[in-house]
Amino acid sequence: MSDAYLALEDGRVVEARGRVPGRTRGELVFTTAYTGYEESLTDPSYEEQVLTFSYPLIGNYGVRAERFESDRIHPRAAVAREFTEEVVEWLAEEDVPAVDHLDTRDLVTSIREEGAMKVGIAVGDDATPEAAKAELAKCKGMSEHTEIGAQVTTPEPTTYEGDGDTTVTLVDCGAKQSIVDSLVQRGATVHVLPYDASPEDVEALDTDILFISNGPGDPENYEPTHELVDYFAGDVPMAGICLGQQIIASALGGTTEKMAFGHRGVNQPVRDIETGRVVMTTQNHGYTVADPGEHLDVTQINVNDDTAEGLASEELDVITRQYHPEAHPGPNDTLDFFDDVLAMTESEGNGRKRRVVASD
Ligand SMILES: NC(=O)CC[C@H](N)C(=O)O
Repeated sequence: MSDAYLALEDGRVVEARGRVPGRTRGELVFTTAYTGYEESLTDPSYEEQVLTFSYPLIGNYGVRAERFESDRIHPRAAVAREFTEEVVEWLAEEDVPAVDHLDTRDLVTSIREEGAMKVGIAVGDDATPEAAKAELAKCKGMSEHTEIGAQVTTPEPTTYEGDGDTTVTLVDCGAKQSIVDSLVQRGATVHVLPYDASPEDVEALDTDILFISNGPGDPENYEPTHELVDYFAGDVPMAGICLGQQIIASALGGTTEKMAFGHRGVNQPVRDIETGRVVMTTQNHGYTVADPGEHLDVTQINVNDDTAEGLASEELDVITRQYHPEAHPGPNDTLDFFDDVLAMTESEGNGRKRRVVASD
């Protein structure tokens, strides 16, 4: 008799060892990162997902709060071949169901072949396959989480002072702390605003750069953030990371789509189209920009599948990345993105351009 069951959308029920009891459900995804489990588990972009680690041993260098990317664990459950006691204690403190001692290689292969799928999970002495299936039956698709921004955004505006002159407004759709840190380390003062901030809220800050953060779920479910982009495009230089790239593209006339199983890991190769340079990047996304629209050019692409990894508009002063230049976890190859973002304040017409994409 097992004490943990995962009911998969493809009809299978997988048995496991229960590490933290509970009942839950979410979109089953995997990351291939072999380090950085603290950063991944606290990355708000994993909200409403069940995170499977393809690397077999998770927890072998402990748990340290200084590596957290937010103030809580975001995946609804955690799955690995083997979790250490210390990670299990942390997951238990935060009431996040966890299972191990299952064939994660098989699980990952299924996701790769069939795509990200819903999963229902039951863990504990009274766990049954039926209980896991009941959770699965209640599981929503990712795009059905229409209020997901509200689940992860800052409850109130917060300012992080830098020692330079540039001010950045970071619209928090579930921002990783390392994005704030990367900007502050370069001298910027960062005003973090909720994802549904109004244009007036942004205007009151007299900001040099509008920055749209990473975040969970379907980019099309962030209507207030789309409106901000639409309102300021052409007036204020803009940057975005991951969900931020998707929202900016979509708000400026492009389209996004769901990928089969997405990119999650720390060794995704990306090529810069102009220079030909290839960098290793950290990624965590299940949607992608299908068409950048008429205002944006694709500047970087994923070497594996040609998806858009960087977008830009010289005319509107926009640069975005689909991957995570702030790393944490993963390689620091792409930190210079933040230098490029802050350099936009020096470009011609900064903050004084005519609005060229108006909603009215
Ligand atoms: N890391 C992110 O910002 C993720 C963006 C979006 N939720 C996706 O899955 O594509």
